[in-house]
Amino acid sequence: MLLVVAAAMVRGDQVLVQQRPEGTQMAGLWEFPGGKIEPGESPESALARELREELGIEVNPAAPVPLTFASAPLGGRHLLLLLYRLDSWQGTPEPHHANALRWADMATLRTLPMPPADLPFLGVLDALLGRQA
Ligand SMILES: Nc1nc2c([nH]c(=O)n2[C@H]2C[C@H](O)[C@@H](COP(=O)(O)OP(=O)(O)OP(=O)(O)O)O2)c(=O)[nH]1
Repeated sequence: MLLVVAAAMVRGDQVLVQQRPEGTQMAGLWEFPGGKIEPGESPESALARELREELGIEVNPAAPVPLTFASAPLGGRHLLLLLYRLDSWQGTPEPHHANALRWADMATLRTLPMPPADLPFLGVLDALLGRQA
């Protein structure tokens, strides 16, 4: 089982997505920042670690709020992807691992190619971001 944690970082009616770099599985697709939970880590501390590594921001492990999850086959394995909502962090996100970062509103998000496991997130995000506007 591939256990992955990711963040929907919310800013007004937008959410942050990053483009997976060349040479990785699903290169070029836009995903939520995050990564694999290491043995012994809580999902929240894994998320804080991944966001520090990938974006250079600091996250209080108490800040992420569970939003939804995806369960899908991925490359011969099974992916369980936990999506958290995040409203506060310290620092300005920079693309340390990604090709690019993008703050996307719902209309933009729907035009970006995303990993198949993320597609069911769009309805949840629509409801979430709609309430921010
Ligand atoms: N971070 C993230 N990963 C996603 C999303 N959707 C999706 O299918 N995935 C998949 C892609 C990868 O197979 C897996 C995440 O693993 P990764 O390789 O990016 O994570 P990592 O940073 O721990 O990677 P590494 O240490 O092995 O380099 O989850 C998403 O929205 N965000």
